Amino acid sequence: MDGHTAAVRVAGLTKRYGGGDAEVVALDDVDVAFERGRFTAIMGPSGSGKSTLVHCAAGLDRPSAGRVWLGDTELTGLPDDRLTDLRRDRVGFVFQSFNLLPTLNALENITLPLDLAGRSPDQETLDRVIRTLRLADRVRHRPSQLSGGQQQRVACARALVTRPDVVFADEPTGALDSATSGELLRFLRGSVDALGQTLVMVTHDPVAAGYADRVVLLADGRVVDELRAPSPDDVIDRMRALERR
Ligand SMILES: Nc1ncnc2c1ncn2[C@@H]1O[C@H](COP(=O)(O)OP(=O)(O)OP(=O)(O)O)[C@@H](O)[C@H]1O
Repeated sequence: MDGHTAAVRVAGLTKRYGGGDAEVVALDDVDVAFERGRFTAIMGPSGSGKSTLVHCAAGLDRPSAGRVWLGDTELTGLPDDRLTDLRRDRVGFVFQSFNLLPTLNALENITLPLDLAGRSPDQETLDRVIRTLRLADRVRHRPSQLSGGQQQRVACARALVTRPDVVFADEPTGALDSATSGELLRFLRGSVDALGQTLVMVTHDPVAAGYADRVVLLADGRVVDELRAPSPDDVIDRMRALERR
């Protein structure tokens, strides 16, 4: 794929932890591009480097070697303050633990990244995100007054409302039951189809990966395979093959 059509691209990405005998190579010379306006899932056995890949691609962590681009902007080598601004302005995050601020209500949590950036919300985008995620009657509630599924929808709304170049979701359905998880995945899929959002999601769940346009499979810190528009059964077959390696 032409690098310019990628929302995010990494080349030769290597991440080592520790040193000497204790050295762990979490990522080993990874080349991958995440297409704009597409939903990509990252899967692989435990310890295969999924979270490390997302953290390096999102500028949350620095690689030991290799390069990372967000659109045409190279992240590698940027000073910390530029990286922080860039993450705030152009990247959205959703984590397994919803990471909402308990003292703020849902609406305040959703608009927090905009407030921090000194930007006022684009009312149309805000309304659309809130409507799409079916949060309109919950915006004055605090996180403790919301169910897990509702809290994760607030976290998704917070990630989407800045219209970031890319949303990285690390196990977003990990703490949800299967019905709530299905609902959240339909919203995430909807954000790609209706808003043209680029989405990259780490998951262990083949059903969740079945919502993606493409699944990138990691093993031992390397990209070993990929699937286009897979069914959950396709994903299960490939994951079994990987775990037998
Ligand atoms: N801060 C760290 N210090 C040392 N080793 C680390 C650190 N973070 C990750 N690792 C190691 O790097 C490797 C890749 O970890 P990573 O968390 O990226 O894998 P993962 O595929 O996301 O795993 P899981 O599915 O279990 O969350 C593992 O061997 C892990 O132990």
